Amino acid sequence: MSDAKARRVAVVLFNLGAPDRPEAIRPFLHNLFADPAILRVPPPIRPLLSALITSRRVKPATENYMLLGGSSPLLAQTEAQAQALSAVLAQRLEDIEARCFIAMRYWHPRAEAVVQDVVRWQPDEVVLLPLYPQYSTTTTGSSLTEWRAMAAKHDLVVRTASVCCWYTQPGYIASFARLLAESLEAARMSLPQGTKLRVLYSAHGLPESIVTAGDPYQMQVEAAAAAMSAAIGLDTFADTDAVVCYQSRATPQKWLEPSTEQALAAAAADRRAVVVVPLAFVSEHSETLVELDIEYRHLADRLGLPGYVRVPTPTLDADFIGGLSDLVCGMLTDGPGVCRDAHSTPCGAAHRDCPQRRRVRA
Ligand SMILES: C=CC1=C(C)c2cc3[nH]c(cc4nc(cc5[nH]c(cc1n2)c(C)c5CCC(=O)O)C(CCC(=O)O)=C4C)c(C)c3C=C
Ligand SMILES: [Fe+2]
Ligand SMILES: [Fe+2]
Repeated sequence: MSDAKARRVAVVLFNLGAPDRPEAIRPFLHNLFADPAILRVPPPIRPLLSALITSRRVKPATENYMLLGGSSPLLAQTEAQAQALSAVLAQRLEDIEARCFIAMRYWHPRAEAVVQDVVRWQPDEVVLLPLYPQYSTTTTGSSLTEWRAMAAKHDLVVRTASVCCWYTQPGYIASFARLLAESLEAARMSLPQGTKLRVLYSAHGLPESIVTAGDPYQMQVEAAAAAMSAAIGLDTFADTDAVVCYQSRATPQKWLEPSTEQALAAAAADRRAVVVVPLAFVSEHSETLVELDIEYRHLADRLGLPGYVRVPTPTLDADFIGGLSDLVCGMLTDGPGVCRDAHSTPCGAAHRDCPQRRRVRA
């Protein structure tokens, strides 16, 4: 007897992409700074400015990636997440065969090749799931724009639903909240009694001008931080407060503040140990393993902070992967209806182009 499932759903997981070997660092950075969603300058000057910024970034980026053995673990981590999500979906969906694909924005596997893999697999529908909890035009927006262009180019004409943002998705919040609570507990056990603590919700930054132009990312970062604080009952701890800050400044413009460096200096002045939550990242890569675990830890030492603990990203945590499966199921034509509204909180009036408001595209 055949066990073929009635319907095929392709789930496409999006992330930034990263160099897989030292020689890939320059072309990866070139792809990133050539993206008009990232570098918002008039077209005539983009190639020149992009080449200039890429050249300046190659050396520090190479130093960072060499600390990780010359490449980023981002793709391997995303592959493991895809496998875990496939396993959960296989259990949850009786008549649907769900297959996960990965599309990276600035390094392989790139959207053009992945669209063709999806076309060959002949799905009945496609669910696009960016692995960015908070929507930004620079990340989710850019990935979905590229996907749509490639889908049109290669005739992927099938019902496609996009998850926009999921910054208060219960599995994501529960997972980070538990990891945060464990880290707070470990910090309290290891530090001298009476040491005050500060939770630093450290998100990847953005140029301020992009937020002013209507990007909802900062609002969503703040809402996610508030949801995590509420989940652990932070306001009931007399010895702990919380601050949102922004890391990874990568261009000369003014970026969102306070920067994570500024927040560390403020914590030092207030004699507080910090517990850092990388809430905009859901797996490990250069921004967590190098910037948070090496650079900012050294800075914290130099500043004389009483303690520095970094909360791990959810990666394969069961609550988190379960949350991703809820998002997928919520987008299916006649799914189990576990999470019908992935947009559990509105993404902001400024987010006019929210794909979730137009869930289904022919
Ligand atoms: C989580 C959301 C992210 C936003 C928003 C974002 C915006 C953004 N990024 C750059 C420039 C760089 N980002 C780099 C690495 C990087 N960025 C994100 C995520 C967001 N970026 C991730 C997950 C990673 C890690 C990739 C990896 O190493 O695995 C880099 C490369 C590393 C480095 O040189 O520091 C650059 C450059 C800009 C300019 C920007 C918004 C305008
Ligand atoms: Fe980035
Ligand atoms: Fe949205």
